[in-house]
Amino acid sequence: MAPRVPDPALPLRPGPGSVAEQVQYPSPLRFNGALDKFDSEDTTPAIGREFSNVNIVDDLLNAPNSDELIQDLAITSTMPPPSVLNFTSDKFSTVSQRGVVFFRAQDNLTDDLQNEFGVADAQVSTISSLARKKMFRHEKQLNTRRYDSAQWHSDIQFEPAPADYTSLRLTQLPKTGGDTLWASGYELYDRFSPAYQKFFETLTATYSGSGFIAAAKADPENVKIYTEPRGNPLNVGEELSAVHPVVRTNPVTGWKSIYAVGPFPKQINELSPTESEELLKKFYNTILESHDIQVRFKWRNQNDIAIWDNRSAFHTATFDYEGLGERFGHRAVGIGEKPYLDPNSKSRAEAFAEESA
Ligand SMILES: O=C(O)CCC(=O)C(=O)O
Ligand SMILES: [Fe+2]
Repeated sequence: MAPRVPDPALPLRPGPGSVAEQVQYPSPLRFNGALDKFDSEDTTPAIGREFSNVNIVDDLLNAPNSDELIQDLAITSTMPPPSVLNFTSDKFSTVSQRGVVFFRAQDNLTDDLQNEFGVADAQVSTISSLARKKMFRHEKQLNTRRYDSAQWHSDIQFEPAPADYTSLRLTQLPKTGGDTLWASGYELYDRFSPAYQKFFETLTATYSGSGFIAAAKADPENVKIYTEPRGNPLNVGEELSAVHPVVRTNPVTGWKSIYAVGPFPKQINELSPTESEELLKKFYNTILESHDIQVRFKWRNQNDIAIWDNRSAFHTATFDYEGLGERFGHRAVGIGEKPYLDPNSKSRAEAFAEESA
């Protein structure tokens, strides 16, 4: 999704410290209001927005003000609704604010256009229920993986420059089932007390894609790790491991999100192994226990598409459609910036409190 961040075009603002040590952080983007003419519904107060009558190709990509529209859309995926949080929606932008946005039945959206629309420099890959069974068949034999549950995660966190936006379009749907769920990382951060929040901001975690390394080892013929640069010169080699902050700032909204959730964060570096495990569990369980920070999307039509911001939202698939037909989709994963915590950034709740003051 254009604009890319960090981007020389974005205004930078100085962080704390002496001039010599100063790190420049991106300033959040602002909505330009271009999307306001389209009908949309906030799926829940915390996360999600569905656009009912937008054709991505005709109304956004081929519109004369396409850049403006897409910039607003980028911001949207990160945001909560005015009605609940009492702010004016034209101040900020949509995917980054709402966490995830949905469009129905985009039948004229090709892979190339999905790529152009969703995420610049992205690779379109596929998700397939059949291929998944094949890839993890060794684990099934070992009975180490349950097939009916997926894990909450954010895409490719093990990369030094992990995903910003992912778009997923389903082209083949089971009769029912196979819903996808998203949860808000902004809201997860805001559920903790200021004392805990401050503590979390001192932490980093090691994020590792060891599951992929194990899958490649178990089946070297069919599963290979691509070791050339993967969308960014930082993302190379077969190590699939990176250190990122536990709390990161979304460059588009400027809001803080807890980021250490799911199978990739293995260890919080500043804590003992037991403490690390407990805290990672606490983050994960807070999502599980809080259905009000989640949204569940039912794929209804071929070419329904979801676009989300992996920096501030987590997602999980649902494997409940055995015997109900195959499920197939095209996904484009964009490579974002190296995660950072801007010490001057705000939580979403703080930003809204200030807006309404
Ligand atoms: O299949 C799904 O519902 C989600 C798959 C997923 O995690 C992804 O596309 O990144
Ligand atoms: Fe994913």
